Amino acid sequence: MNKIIVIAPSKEFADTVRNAVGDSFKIYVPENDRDFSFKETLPIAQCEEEQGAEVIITRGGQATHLKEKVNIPVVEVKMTVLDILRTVHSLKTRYQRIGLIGVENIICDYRELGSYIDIKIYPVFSYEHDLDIQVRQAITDQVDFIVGDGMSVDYAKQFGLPGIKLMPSKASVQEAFDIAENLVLARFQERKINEQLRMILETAQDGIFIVSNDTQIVLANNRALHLLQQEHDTFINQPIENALGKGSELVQLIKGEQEFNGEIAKLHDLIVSVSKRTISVGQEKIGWVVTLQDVTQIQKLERKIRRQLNHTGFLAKQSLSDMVAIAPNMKNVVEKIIHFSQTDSTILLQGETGTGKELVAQSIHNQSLRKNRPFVPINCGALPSHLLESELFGYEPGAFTGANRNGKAGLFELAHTGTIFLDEIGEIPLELQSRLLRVIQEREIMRIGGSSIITVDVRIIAATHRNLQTAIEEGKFRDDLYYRLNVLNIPLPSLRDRKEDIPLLVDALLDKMSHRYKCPRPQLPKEMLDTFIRYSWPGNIREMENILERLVVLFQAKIPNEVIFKEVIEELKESHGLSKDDQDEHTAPSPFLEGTLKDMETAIILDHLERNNGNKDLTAQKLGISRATLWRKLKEI
Ligand SMILES: Nc1ncnc2c1ncn2[C@@H]1O[C@H](COP(=O)(O)OP(=O)(O)OP(=O)(O)O)[C@@H](O)[C@H]1O
Repeated sequence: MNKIIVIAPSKEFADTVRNAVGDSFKIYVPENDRDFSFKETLPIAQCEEEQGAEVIITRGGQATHLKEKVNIPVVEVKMTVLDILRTVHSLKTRYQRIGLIGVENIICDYRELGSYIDIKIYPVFSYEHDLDIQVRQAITDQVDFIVGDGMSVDYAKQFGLPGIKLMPSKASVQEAFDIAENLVLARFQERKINEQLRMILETAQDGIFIVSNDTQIVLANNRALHLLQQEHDTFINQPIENALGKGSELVQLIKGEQEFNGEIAKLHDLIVSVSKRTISVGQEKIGWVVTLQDVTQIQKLERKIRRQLNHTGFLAKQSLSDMVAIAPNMKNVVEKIIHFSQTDSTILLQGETGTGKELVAQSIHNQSLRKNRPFVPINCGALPSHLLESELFGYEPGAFTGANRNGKAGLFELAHTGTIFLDEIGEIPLELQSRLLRVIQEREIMRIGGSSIITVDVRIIAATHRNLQTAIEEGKFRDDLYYRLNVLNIPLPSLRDRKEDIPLLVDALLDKMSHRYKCPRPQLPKEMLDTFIRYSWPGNIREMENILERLVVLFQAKIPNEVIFKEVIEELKESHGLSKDDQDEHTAPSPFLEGTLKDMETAIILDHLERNNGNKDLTAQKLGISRATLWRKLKEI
């Protein structure tokens, strides 16, 4: 392919060019003695441009004409003053009155030239309008020989005026070729960079488009066109409001001056995450780049992972948002959950039965980077030693009588890349403790009856209601295992040590139960709440959950509410959980523990709002309820 082509307006020019640079390039030359007309050169130039020519070399009027008509650079072979002087000088002895005629870029610097040498000058600004006038003027001035560009000299000949066409020197031709070659190189570099950028744009997963300062769309990748359901030709160079619709959510979002990241917008039936960044050249802002990420896909993927985990049963269903925690000691627990979830260290949860150890373990998992991986719980106290061992570590085919003949993966293997929750770790038999210690140290297991080592990437959370220090002293628990498990530690307060949480817990658990049994929520009388607050809850939240479940079920039966309440209150009063002091009517109440459940809830919400300077998002987060629930509750106050 010819990247540089020459359009020689005349045969003489073609000869000059060949003389200067040889003929290893494509050159167009007029077939007869006449110079090329504009009508003849334009189709040549356009056709060459279409076929991939990158630079055209020509001269004079043709250069001026073609520069306006084609999109590729046109390099002009320039006449120098010296070229003109040399020609005029050689004619001086033979002719009396020499005239210089032609377009401005051929008879260069003609105004100054005329003051140094004795010649008449006839500038032609437009062949159509000036040429005839200037030739006639030369005849009137009794010019006897004319020097100039091809068209002008040809025209003058028709009036019997002899003349010679000005030809550039070799140096001028060579200079034009040098410029043309540099342009080809520069255009290649530019195309290379453009192509690299285009590939980046087109291989990006996100939709990307660029908007200019005057809100016109300048560029878009195919992904953006696809997400926006747009066609390239009707989208590019359009004002965004025309292309995307004036009131559209996306236009409202990107019209402002501010940059932003990850704002969510609805686009047809998709949900997209939109980001906007400013593009600047130096200090000058020239527009923005907008990126669109289809979150529908991410949500689908997340749902798929969740479904798969659900299928295996290894899914942590609960998270921080399920946890009521407004008592100061529970707030510390939440802080630890948030902080520890960002690490991979082993955690030991210690607390009485029913204090929420499993809820905490699930919350840590769901708060961590492993949240889309398995959460595998095992109650170490529920199985006899040999079964626990095969559950935890798995076995090879034929490892023992009664074993599955295909062998079985242990829970450590199934928890790979996720979290294993070893509940009731204090109950684990001594003979298994050393094996467990090795797994924790090496993160490697060997199946029962197996000989190969399996590496596992598992985060370990252990829990116990026992005092492990005492167990160590009694020789029932290995101290080295204890230290390995107790890297991070979360002691869970009993319910009697976090009474501020009781009203909200009752509220949340009644919601949960009435939802489970699809029935209306019972309203608890004040006396029952007072009893709940004074009761010592040896079974903690699980015990409360059971009592509230019983209430919700009994409410469905045809038994008067007062009878149900009385029965439960009596039961709690008789229970060893309600101490003599607790039963004393004069026990000093906490500021949050007065009035009805509603009053207590109101006091707690208002107290939190005040402590969070009225910030509702933060208040909802701290109270462990959604923003919508907080709004509802505030409206009811
Ligand atoms: N802070 C809390 N807010 C709301 N619900 C809670 C809270 N803590 C525990 N629960 C609920 O109480 C019940 C018992 O919690 P969980 O099973 O986590 O306790 P646990 O300490 O693991 O009990 P156990 O020692 O008996 O295994 C669960 O239904 C749990 O959702």
